[in-house]
Amino acid sequence: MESLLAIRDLALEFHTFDGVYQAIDHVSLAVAPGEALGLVGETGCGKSVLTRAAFGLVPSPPARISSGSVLFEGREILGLSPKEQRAMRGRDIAMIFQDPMTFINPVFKIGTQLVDAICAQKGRGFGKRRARELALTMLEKVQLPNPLRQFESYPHQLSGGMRQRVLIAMALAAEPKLLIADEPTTALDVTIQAQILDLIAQLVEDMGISLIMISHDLGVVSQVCSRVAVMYAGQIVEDAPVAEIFDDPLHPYTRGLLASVPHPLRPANKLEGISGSLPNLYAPPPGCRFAERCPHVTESCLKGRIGQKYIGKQHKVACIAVEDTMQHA
Ligand SMILES: Nc1ncnc2c1ncn2[C@@H]1O[C@H](COP(=O)(O)OP(=O)(O)OP(=O)(O)O)[C@@H](O)[C@H]1O
Repeated sequence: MESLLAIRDLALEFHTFDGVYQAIDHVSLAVAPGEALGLVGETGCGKSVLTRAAFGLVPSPPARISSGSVLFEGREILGLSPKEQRAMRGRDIAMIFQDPMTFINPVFKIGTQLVDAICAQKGRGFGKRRARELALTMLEKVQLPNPLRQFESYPHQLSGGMRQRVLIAMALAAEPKLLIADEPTTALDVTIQAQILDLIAQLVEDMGISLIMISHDLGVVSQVCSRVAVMYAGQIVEDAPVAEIFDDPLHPYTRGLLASVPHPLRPANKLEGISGSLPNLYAPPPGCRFAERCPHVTESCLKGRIGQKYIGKQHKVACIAVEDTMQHA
């Protein structure tokens, strides 16, 4: 199937006073129409920068895209003017973030903001009355209790979970083809988090929207996504269906992440985690970027760039040790 989004060999660096920070290192990633992909990795590994850069949302300078291509429905995005990129984002791509208040204005009623956002959608030509109908429909779709009352509420009168539902309503009212959800539940308590994840999963499926769910938590993406790409220090180190990531994780970093997912039978203070920290990306190591923290490191891991290889039909991994084990199995 042709990809909705195909990021190919994307490299991005930040030019700062301290030097050139190599944030994204030749990443390739594709999302099919209707597919829900989880992008996972610890804080600072480049998840947000990757998705934002793909849609022209990382300010340049300080950022510079030094190579790569980003195709959306087969059309190159990186070559578009900022105006064309804006138009495409407004039409086809919606984003939700950890803190809904970044996007919801505290001084206007929820209904007013939804109606204005719908009226501003280019090419749809909604008048105020139709926009109001759609806004109320969307508030019902996101299962906000008593939508008519919430329509007249101010943001501070809503709980965090309700505000996140409003933001989802706003994002999906435009009927985008792709939703990017960047840690949308991190700020919420566990019960509300599960409800919002269920809601996102159900809405993207019903509406046939593709999803990129960004999270540091494999447990979170496994509730919503069918595929996971694991990111480490600006590279995708493993990319596979969710079930394979959980049943047969291959990259040592993925295994470490899995060991960090809380389990009801393992006390919280016994999380295994991964010791060490991300490498310095002002001067990245020449070989595998995970080598310094890897329990299986060998001499050959330190030598050259480690590319991704297909290990199964839909399972890719960037690790020499895994390749060797497979070859000798
Ligand atoms: N404008 C910028 N200038 C310089 N460095 C930046 C800039 N924006 C991001 N970075 C760096 O790029 C790296 C990747 O950041 P990014 O926000 O994508 O990480 P992340 O994986 O999404 O983490 P988090 O989960 O904390 O958001 C970080 O080290 C960050 O400091």
